[in-house]
Amino acid sequence: MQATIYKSTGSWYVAKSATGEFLQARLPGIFKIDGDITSTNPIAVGDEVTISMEDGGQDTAVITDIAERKNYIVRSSPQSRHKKHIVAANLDQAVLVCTVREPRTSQGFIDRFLVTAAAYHIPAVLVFNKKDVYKAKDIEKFAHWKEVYESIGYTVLLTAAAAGEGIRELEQVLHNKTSLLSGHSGVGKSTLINQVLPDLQLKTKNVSGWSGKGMHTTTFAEMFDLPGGGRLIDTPGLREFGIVDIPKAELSHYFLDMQPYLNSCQFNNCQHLDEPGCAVKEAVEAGEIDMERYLSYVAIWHSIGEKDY
Ligand SMILES: Nc1nc2c(ncn2[C@@H]2O[C@H](COP(=O)(O)OP(=O)(O)OP(=O)(O)O)[C@@H](O)[C@H]2O)c(=O)[nH]1
Ligand SMILES: [Zn+2]
Repeated sequence: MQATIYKSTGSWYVAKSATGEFLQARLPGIFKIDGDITSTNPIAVGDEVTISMEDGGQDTAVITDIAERKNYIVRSSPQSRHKKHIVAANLDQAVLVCTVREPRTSQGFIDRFLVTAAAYHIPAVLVFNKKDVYKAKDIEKFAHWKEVYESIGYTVLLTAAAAGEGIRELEQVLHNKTSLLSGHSGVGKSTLINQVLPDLQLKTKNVSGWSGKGMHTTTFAEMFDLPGGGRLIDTPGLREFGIVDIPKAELSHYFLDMQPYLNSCQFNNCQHLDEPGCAVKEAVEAGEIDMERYLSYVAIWHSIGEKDY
């Protein structure tokens, strides 16, 4: 029987069968996966699998096969630096919840997320939450980021999840799609989910008096059906989002604002750093590429292969 994975803890899974039933599923002791993914979790949320009912079991199933993934997002495994952790598979879009304040999401983090999504050909959406606490300077910052990212082609929304503002627009963006929701701990993911899935009261935690670090209230990735159609995947608070598998030399391909210039550099292996005749740097100087985006590029470029995120 075909089923979709809605929850993955690494040792057991929740699968929704083609007939709409939720079942607890496990992997048999020996489970072979095609391909070369060395991952700490062979099956991830969003995976399409084949299951068979366990002998004698009423509502427990064994996963016997996994369908080829349309795409997936990975990060370095929290347990092992050399392994990957598949965050979710078969996505239509990746939504990053960010905040300009309490806590401020760094542009470097946003850009690493966007690079990763681009590398896996997953459209990305930025949702800036906690609008209600933004001061004039923060609104300016948001307006700048909105202009920069929309001009690249990303969808940018502004919400005040706790007050229910901007939720209609978010629902429209999520409609009939499978969306991965991520973001740092404390940006308001659970609060947003509670707005679009009112039946499901996720625990939110109070981070008033925010001092940088928060406890994770969400531990495992989980997928939910949206009432109007579509699915939403909630992930554990991601403090880090790894760029895995992207060679340094290819990084600029995933900066979508750099793409139009890449063939115009003097050297065809130009890394857009100190090389003469670099069309990307000329575009930055001409204000056609945002300077902070370029600085993110340089920072990410230097970090690849030298340290794990
Ligand atoms: N001022 C303000 N606070 C908000 C808003 N949305 C959420 N919060 C608060 O921010 C804190 C964190 O919200 P959560 O929804 O738990 O954040 P989260 O992203 O799910 O956090 P993790 O589960 O740790 O990943 C809570 O105290 C919320 O009440 C908002 O729009 N404005
Ligand atoms: Zn160049």
